[in-house]
Amino acid sequence: MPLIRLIDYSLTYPMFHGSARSLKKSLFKGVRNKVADRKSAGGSIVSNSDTTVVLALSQLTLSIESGERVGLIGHNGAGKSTLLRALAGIYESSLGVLHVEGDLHALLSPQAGMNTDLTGRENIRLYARYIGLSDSATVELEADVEAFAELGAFLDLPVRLYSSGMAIRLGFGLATAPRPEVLLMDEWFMAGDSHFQEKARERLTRLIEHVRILVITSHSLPILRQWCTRIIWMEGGRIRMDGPPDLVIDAYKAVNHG
Ligand SMILES: Nc1ncnc2c1ncn2[C@@H]1O[C@H](COP(=O)(O)OP(=O)(O)OP(=O)(O)O)[C@@H](O)[C@H]1O
Repeated sequence: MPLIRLIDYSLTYPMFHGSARSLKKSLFKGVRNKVADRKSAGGSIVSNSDTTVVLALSQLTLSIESGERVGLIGHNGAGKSTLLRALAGIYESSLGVLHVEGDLHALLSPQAGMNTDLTGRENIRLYARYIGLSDSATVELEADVEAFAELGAFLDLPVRLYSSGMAIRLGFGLATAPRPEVLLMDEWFMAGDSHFQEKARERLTRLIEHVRILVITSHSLPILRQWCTRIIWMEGGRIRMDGPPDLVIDAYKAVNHG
C-alpha cells in the first residue's frame, strides 16, 4: 500500500555566510517583528557566527495513508512547496526520516524535464521514450497531449518561443499523462487562462480518481474543499493544524480574514 511518513523532518536553505553583517543586522530586526506577528511570510531565520539559514521545515512528523487526499495551506513562505519537494525526494541534506512507498509522480513546475530548444512535439516524444512507452502508446500520448494543449502550429516550434501560459498547457498535458499511485502537485497547475483552467480541472479530476495518495498545495480554498479529505495548515515550517477540510479551512479563514 502506498504511504508517506515523516519523522522529525527538518530542512534548511543556506542564505549567506557570516561576512554579510549589515544584511544580517537588518534581517534580525525583521525576525523580531515576525515573532510578534505570525501573519508575516516565510520560515524562521537562524544564524550563528558562520552561516545564516532559513528553517523552511521544522521537525515535522506526519503520516499519510492510502486513500487520503491532502491539501497544504498557509501563508507565502510557510513551507508548502518545500514540503512537496521534500516528499518528491529532491533534497539530499535534510534531517530526520522521510519514507515514501509507492510509484510517485510530482507536478512541481510546468517545464520540469523539458528541453526548451526542442519543439513541443519533440518533447512529447522524448518524454514517451523516457517513461518507456511503446510506439503505439507514444502515438496515443502525442494525440492526447496535442488535443489537450491546443497549441496549433506552435506544437512544432521550439518551447522557448512559448508564452508562459502556452508552456503550462504543454507541461500540464504531459505531466498529467501518467497514472501514479502517489501524486504531488504544486499550485502552478491552477495558472493559465480560464478556458485552460476549466479543461485542466476536468483532466485533474479524472487523474485524481486513479491515484491512491494526493498531496497538493493551493491558495484556492474552494478547490481544496472539493478535492481533499484532509488539510494541513503550515505556518513557519511547522504544522499549525491538521484535520478535516471544513474544520481546518474555517479555522484558517477565521485567523486570516476574521
Ligand atoms: N531556493 C531557496 N533558497 C533559499 N530559501 C528558500 C528557497 N526556497 C524557499 N526558501 C525559503 O523557505 C521558506 C519556505 O518557502 P516555500 O517556497 O516552501 O513556501 P510556500 O509555503 O510554498 O510559499 P508560497 O505560498 O509563497 O508558494 C521561505 O522562508 C522561503 O524564503
